[in-house]
Amino acid sequence: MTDEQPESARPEQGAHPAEDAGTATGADTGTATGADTGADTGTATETDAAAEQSAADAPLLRLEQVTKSYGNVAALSEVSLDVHAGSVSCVLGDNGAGKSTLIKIIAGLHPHDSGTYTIDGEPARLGSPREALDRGIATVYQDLAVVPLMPVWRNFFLGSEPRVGRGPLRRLDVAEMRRTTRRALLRMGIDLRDVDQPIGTLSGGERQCVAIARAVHFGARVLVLDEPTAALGVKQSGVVLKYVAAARDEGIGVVLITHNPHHAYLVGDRFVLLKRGEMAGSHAKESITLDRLTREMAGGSELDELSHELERSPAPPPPGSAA
Ligand SMILES: Nc1ncnc2c1ncn2[C@@H]1O[C@H](COP(=O)(O)OP(=O)(O)OP(=O)(O)O)[C@@H](O)[C@H]1O
Repeated sequence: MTDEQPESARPEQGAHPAEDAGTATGADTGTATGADTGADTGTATETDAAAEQSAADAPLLRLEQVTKSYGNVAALSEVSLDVHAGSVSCVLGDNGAGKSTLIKIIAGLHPHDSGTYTIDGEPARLGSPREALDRGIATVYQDLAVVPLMPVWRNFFLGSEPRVGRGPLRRLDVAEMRRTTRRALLRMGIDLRDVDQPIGTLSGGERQCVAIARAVHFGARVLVLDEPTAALGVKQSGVVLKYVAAARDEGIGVVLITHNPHHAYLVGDRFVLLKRGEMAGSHAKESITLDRLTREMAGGSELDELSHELERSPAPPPPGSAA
């Protein structure tokens, strides 16, 4: 994995800092070449360190000025979004804002018409959701695509079931799936009573949590969540947001699609607002309050207009009273 390369390269570079190289080489050989080598190594080390730093700062995924139309309908127009490791980027928008279209582009379901989509700094044009998954981009859709009557562990491994035995004795490794599901859920802090229960018997929030844990277990680096709290009550929404935060703390770059600014603000690090396919704002958490985010989301002046329209008209004077 690309992430691991700098990690494994670091100790080697760290073992040859400029002074060490200079001293060791000088002591060993007593030649000027040794000192020169030390200086060269120093420059190289600094350059490498700078390159490593900028690689660490680079977003896992970046959309720049991305545009997408369906025939005459402009679903997205020049939308930009950065997703960094260990942080949550929220995309907020009302119905028809273009949220699903954005997800489909990120997940490899639809190609974008113009603009750039880069993954790990390289331009990408994903041909299918499978390709997105192979690049570590997992999407959890609202309907969750589970088989309700199958146990939790079976759904957890759906499509990636481990097997044991050979030839005609080859079969699903049920014990391993049960064990791993339990462990993967616990790792995210999810303590299900029973992984044997049909997934359809879990609450909507619990199903979302299982889907998040599944994506983390199968190595997602970017996790796209399509309105995970849309159909949930206050308490369950809180639980799901807790696991969004847990995924973030595992170093995953999360894209949280929502129309709820309160939920976004609880876990988000940056917020992109979409309105009729266009970017209506992009803010880091430090630069916006929840109040302002809510007003921007609701369309501040439109809300003022609405509240004006909804004001009660003054009651008519009682009959017979002097006007
Ligand atoms: N396959 C399609 N063909 C034609 N128009 C489409 C298609 N998919 C989406 N649109 C249009 O593109 C615009 C953005 O739709 P999109 O589904 O991305 O918005 P959304 O923010 O996800 O909305 P919602 O929250 O209601 O699902 C809408 O005007 C929609 O009607």
